[in-house]
Amino acid sequence: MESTKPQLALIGGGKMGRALVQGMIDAGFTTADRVTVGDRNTDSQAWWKQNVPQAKVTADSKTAVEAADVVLLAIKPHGVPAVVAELKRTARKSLLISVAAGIQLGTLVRQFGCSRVVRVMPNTPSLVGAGASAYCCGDDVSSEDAAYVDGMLSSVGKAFRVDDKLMDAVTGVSGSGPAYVCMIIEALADGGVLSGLPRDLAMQLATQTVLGTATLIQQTGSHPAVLKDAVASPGGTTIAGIAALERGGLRNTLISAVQAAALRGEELGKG
Ligand SMILES: NC(=O)C1=CN([C@@H]2O[C@H](COP(=O)(O)OP(=O)(O)OC[C@H]3O[C@@H](n4cnc5c(N)ncnc54)[C@H](O)[C@@H]3O)[C@@H](O)[C@H]2O)C=CC1
Ligand SMILES: O=C(O)[C@@H]1CCC=N1
Repeated sequence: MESTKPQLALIGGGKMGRALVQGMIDAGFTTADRVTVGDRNTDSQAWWKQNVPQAKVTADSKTAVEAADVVLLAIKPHGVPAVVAELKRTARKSLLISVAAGIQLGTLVRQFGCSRVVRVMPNTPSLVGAGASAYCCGDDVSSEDAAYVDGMLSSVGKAFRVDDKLMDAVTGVSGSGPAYVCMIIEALADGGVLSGLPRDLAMQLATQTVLGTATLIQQTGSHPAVLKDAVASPGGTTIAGIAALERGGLRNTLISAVQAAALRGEELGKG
């Protein structure tokens, strides 16, 4: 990679593409004038023109990748084969990155016909610099390329290099995880409203509690079970709540949710 800020082509400027690239721009990892977005949807094009006016926007993905050092594919998994077939001749000179759930590294390498390919599983908190991403690299990805990808993902959160065989499990935990956490926050707030709190206050308390607890775990390095026990007094309020959670199967349900998402990722990879 010659420049510290290479030309980036984002193919598919939807929810995940926006979260990643907007996050990267906000973090100063790249600048909007080095970004070209290729998206065939006019609403998506309009969003980029309005929100990131310095980025180039085009309906023609081939044009978008022509001058790109890095091509970031953020289209739905089922659309990947057709888009790769369309772009592979033009894009083969570039570092190729896919965030599509389920599409294995080996499949991407076969479809592109080259191994300078990185498979990434990011998540939407990347938009606010709090993402959790994992990535795996094809055989022709240089250490410089890998450092670029690690830097890109680290600019919007935490990045972990893993083996491709772990990527569907990663998808189940952190790729899909923001949806589960949103449901947990929503349900905590609903419980607050049921118990008499105004909605806005309940939502703020629930959100801050999830954020604060996650920060506490990260900053102290304590096991969650230890921090849980520290909240639960004998005969107190928390153990009454915990007993209700165990009756409802919270932990088993979350374990099953992660496994279901990981299995769905495997299915998507089979086409
Ligand atoms: N949404 C999420 O939280 C996450 C999504 N992903 C992956 O990111 C990818 C994109 O997902 P989302 O952003 O949620 O979907 P999305 O539907 O919001 O965005 C996809 C974008 O691709 C565009 N597009 C479709 N076909 C195209 C083509 N042939 N050429 C150019 N643009 C085209 C669409 O117009 C749309 O703007 C998926 O593969 C998904 O598995 C990965 C991690 C998390
Ligand atoms: O639901 C999906 O398929 C995507 C992949 C990971 C998160 N959202």
